Amino acid sequence: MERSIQDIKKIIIKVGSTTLCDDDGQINKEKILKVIAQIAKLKRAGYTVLLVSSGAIAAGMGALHLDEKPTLLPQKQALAAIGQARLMEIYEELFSIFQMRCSQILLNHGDFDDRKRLMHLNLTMNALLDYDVVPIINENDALSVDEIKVGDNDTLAALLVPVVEAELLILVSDIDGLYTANPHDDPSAKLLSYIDHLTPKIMSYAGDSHSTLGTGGMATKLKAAKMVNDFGSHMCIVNGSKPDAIVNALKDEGTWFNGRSGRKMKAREHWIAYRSKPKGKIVVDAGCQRALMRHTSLLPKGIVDVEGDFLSGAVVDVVSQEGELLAKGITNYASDEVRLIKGVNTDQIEKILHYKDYDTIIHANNMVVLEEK
Ligand SMILES: Nc1ncnc2c1ncn2[C@@H]1O[C@H](COP(=O)(O)OP(=O)(O)O)[C@@H](O)[C@H]1O
Ligand SMILES: N[C@@H](CCC(=O)OP(=O)(O)O)C(=O)O
Repeated sequence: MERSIQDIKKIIIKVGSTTLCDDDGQINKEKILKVIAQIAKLKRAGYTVLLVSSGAIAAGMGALHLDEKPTLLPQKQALAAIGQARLMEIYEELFSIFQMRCSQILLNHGDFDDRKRLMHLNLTMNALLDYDVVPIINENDALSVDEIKVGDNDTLAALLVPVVEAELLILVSDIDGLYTANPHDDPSAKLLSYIDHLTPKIMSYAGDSHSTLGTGGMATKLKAAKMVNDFGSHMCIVNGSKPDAIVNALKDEGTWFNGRSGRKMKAREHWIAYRSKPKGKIVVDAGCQRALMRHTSLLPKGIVDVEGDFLSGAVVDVVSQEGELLAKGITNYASDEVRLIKGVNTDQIEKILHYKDYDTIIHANNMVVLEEK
């Protein structure tokens, strides 16, 4: 199938640790230079480019001459703090060879969850791009703990796509693209060059990383593809060790995930579905579940339980009684209020609460049904 590249202006390139390092985990400047040379080519061809770069922990390991990634969080965070500075020093030096300037942005999930911080992120990114400076983004690993971290840079790069309205995300890895199984385990696995639509079958091809450096393997890359395609943008996985693979993503290199057949969510829907962090759960019965699939609003009648404490205006998960995630949405009522009115008809809300600001718990316009069943 033909790759539709006509509308592509802004490209996010994500390079994994395996692409930036030798097999022994040491940062390899030659490899980084090859990536930057391709960024220069793309910029000369008129594309706007942003870079999401892993490698901070690997660079920190190199600095301290460690052979193995530590398992404990504070050690990993310390290595990221040491390595991130070294990584940026290398980028500064190598970007200047091509008369390009770069900058550092470190992010956590909280920066995407909070709409005000998200707005500032967008403004800063635009200002950097106006100055013709390439933003280099990584997770703020030194300060990231469970509640606020993204966890891997495939996801971080995908979260950035709607923020900067990139039309293409290129994931640069140590493998030619998506195979029907992990080729390190199954030599008969076949490379797929074009994915028109991400089906559960294709999602099932993803296995773990075989390297101790990489985070997430193919699973995080396919989840990233889903997020990117649902925004209507394209994604491509290429092998960083092949000459000009990044530039050739626009031709025939690697695996292309077509964004034209995705759900084309609006920025707000995409924020609800992927970038916001749910503050609680609303459990619904089977009848309500069927109604939600027809994109109706969530009414108190179908609610059987509420988990967590949240205020009105929070994003919450809507789950079935079996625990399956059905939808995410912005709730009109706080958790304590929903507990009082769950299971009742809408006309009883006022009697129970002594006020009624809304008929719906979540209005259909503020809800994203995650998968069509
Ligand atoms: N179906 C698959 N196709 C290709 N690679 C796969 C598949 N399943 C698992 N993998 C693994 O994913 C690895 C790439 O992910 P990862 O090691 O996290 O690299 P990166 O540092 O680029 O993020 C491959 O080297 C391979 O071992
Ligand atoms: N933020 C971490 C890398 C996390 C990550 O996703 O790594 P990778 O799978 O190599 O892209 C770092 O800079 O070491």
